[in-house]
Amino acid sequence: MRTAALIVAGGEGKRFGSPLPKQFLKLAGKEIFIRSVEIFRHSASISKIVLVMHPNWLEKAVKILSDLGLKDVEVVPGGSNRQRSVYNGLVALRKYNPEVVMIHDAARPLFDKGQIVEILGLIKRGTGVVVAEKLVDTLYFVENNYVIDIPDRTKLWKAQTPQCFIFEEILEAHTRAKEDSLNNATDDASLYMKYVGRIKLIDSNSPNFKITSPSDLHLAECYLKSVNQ
Ligand SMILES: Nc1ccn([C@@H]2O[C@H](COP(=O)(O)OP(=O)(O)OP(=O)(O)O)[C@@H](O)[C@H]2O)c(=O)n1
Ligand SMILES: C[C@](O)(CO)[C@H](O)COP(=O)(O)O
Repeated sequence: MRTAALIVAGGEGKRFGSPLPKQFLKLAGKEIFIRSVEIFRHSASISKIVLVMHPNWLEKAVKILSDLGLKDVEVVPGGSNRQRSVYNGLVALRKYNPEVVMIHDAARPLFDKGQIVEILGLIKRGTGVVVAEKLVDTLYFVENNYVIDIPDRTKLWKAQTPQCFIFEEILEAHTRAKEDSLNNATDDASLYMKYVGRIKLIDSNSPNFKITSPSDLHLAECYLKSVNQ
């Protein structure tokens, strides 16, 4: 199946607290967003990559990609939140007519590209595939710092990315959400479930945490050192 990667890097990294958005910070010598691009660039299953970048740093990203010989990665401006950035990327991808799209946070540079083939084997109309992680902690529902309920954690996973779909289906979901003024979805699976179909999870088989704070970057550095990357 003709498959595209849509990598979202349109945020400002406010929680990280760096003057430069976190996706430009180096992880073991390479920008975080470059590492995420290269996951898909080095996969024979991916025929096109679109990178959605914060408008203020779009030119900087294009220069970095060009200097690395990654000129075939199309860079488009992001929106005011992740959902809008994904929509911008989907619209840009339409001209390439992909059958499948893998939507990935640039802030998750540790994803194991070896799972791409596994994911594509599960994709079908009416079923999206999301990489996630089983919970190992107990979770609390909280109000005013008091625990009001404790859900059964065997039924809870932590959503990650890539989130993968039949391209026309996820474009329909995002388009209908925009028409319904539903603009605050924190992931793509939620829109897909609302408008299209169901989501199958696969367990991430390597650390695939999102780099959100400085300690996450330190953890990622330690992990890559431990596996000599
Ligand atoms: N308007 C936005 C906001 C986020 N993202 C992307 O969505 C991914 C997950 O978002 P998050 O980790 O929250 O990144 P930021 O929004 O940059 O972080 P913060 O909320 O701390 O500002 C990141 O790769 C981020 O670049 C995006 O493409 N467009
Ligand atoms: C898409 C996501 O990474 C799944 O866990 C997460 O929802 C992104 O949230 P963020 O606040 O945009 O980082």
